[in-house]
Amino acid sequence: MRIALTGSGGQVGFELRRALLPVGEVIPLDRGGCDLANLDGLRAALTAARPDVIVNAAAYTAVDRAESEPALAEAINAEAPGVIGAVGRELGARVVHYSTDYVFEGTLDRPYTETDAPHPQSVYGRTKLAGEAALAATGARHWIFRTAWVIGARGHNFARTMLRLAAERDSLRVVADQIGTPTTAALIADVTAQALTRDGERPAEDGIYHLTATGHTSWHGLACHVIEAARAAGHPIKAGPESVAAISTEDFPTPAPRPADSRLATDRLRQVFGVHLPDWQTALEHTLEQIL
Ligand SMILES: NC(=O)C1=CN([C@@H]2O[C@H](COP(=O)(O)OP(=O)(O)OC[C@H]3O[C@@H](n4cnc5c(N)ncnc54)[C@H](OP(=O)(O)O)[C@@H]3O)[C@@H](O)[C@H]2O)C=CC1
Ligand SMILES: Cc1cn([C@H]2C[C@H](O)[C@@H](COP(=O)(O)OP(=O)(O)O[C@H]3O[C@@H](C)C(=O)[C@@H](O)[C@H]3O)O2)c(=O)[nH]c1=O
Ligand SMILES: [Mg+2]
Repeated sequence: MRIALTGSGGQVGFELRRALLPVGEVIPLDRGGCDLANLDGLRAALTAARPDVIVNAAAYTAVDRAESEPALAEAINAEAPGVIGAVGRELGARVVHYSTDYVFEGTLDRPYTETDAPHPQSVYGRTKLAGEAALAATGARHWIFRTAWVIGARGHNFARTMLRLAAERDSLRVVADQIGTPTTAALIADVTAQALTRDGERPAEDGIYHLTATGHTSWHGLACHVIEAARAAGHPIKAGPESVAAISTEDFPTPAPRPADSRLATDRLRQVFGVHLPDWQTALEHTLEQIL
């Protein structure tokens, strides 16, 4: 099986390069050889790779910057998935794509299922939702894994930001009224690999699957958790968990609004693919050991 992997240098893409090794031959595509903002180039690079599966781990993920760069976010997040789907359709390749909890408004007071209506509050969320629709409209065989609060050992993520700030500053302020489920890049990659492996036996239905760890916390809870782990590992920390103030969203204004409660219900994924989803703290242990 030939697997073309876009965004191979990102958090999830990096883990996929490991997790997909026993699934098939991975053809990593990075921005240099395959720029998602260049739709003709994207089509040519994917076609030349002759894939049986296309895994798209590339995206425009800078949530606040997207508010002032909507055209670029639109090209990468909304239009490119349509091109990827069109190539998948032509080649008969399955497309695996990732989306986000930020397609939701965050006001439901229970975990969102795949059939709940999305209502994005930001350019990032709106363009990611448009990308889901563009891919589905191509008629390619596809799975869209909606995930959340991704934490990889490298790359840009909230956990690493908190560790850096806690080493630099005496105190931190972190919002406590936005909740969701931290999910490691490794878990996302491993579930993707298991889904593709199982696909040969019993093809799973196309469509959207929510893919997060279980349990939930706030950004404040997550900050305290990773800072505590760093202290326990003997890291020089200036701001311990006791120095992380729990603040409200209105006290931390950002260009892009975030959902208040973006928990995702993962029953569909577990039923269809037979995967076990660990709680977020257990999944994070391994990634935190790598970071620390
Ligand atoms: N990060 C998160 O918290 C969450 C992410 N997701 C989704 O999961 C998926 C993976 O995200 P994650 O791994 O965290 O993202 P990262 O930001 O870590 O990685 C994104 C990758 O996309 C690449 N990329 C960006 N622009 C282009 C472009 N124009 N052409 C080619 N490649 C490009 C980046 O390349 P380069 O390194 O060169 O910039 C990078 O390799 C995405 O679909 C994202 O929307 C969903 C929920 C939460
Ligand atoms: C740095 C910082 C952030 N915050 C707040 C801002 C925001 O409300 C929240 C999260 O901040 P970040 O900007 O790090 O996280 P953000 O970029 O919003 O993370 C999101 O990324 C995209 C790609 C997704 O798809 C989402 O699932 C989610 O992971 O924490 C603080 O309260 N204090 C701080 O010191
Ligand atoms: Mg961010």
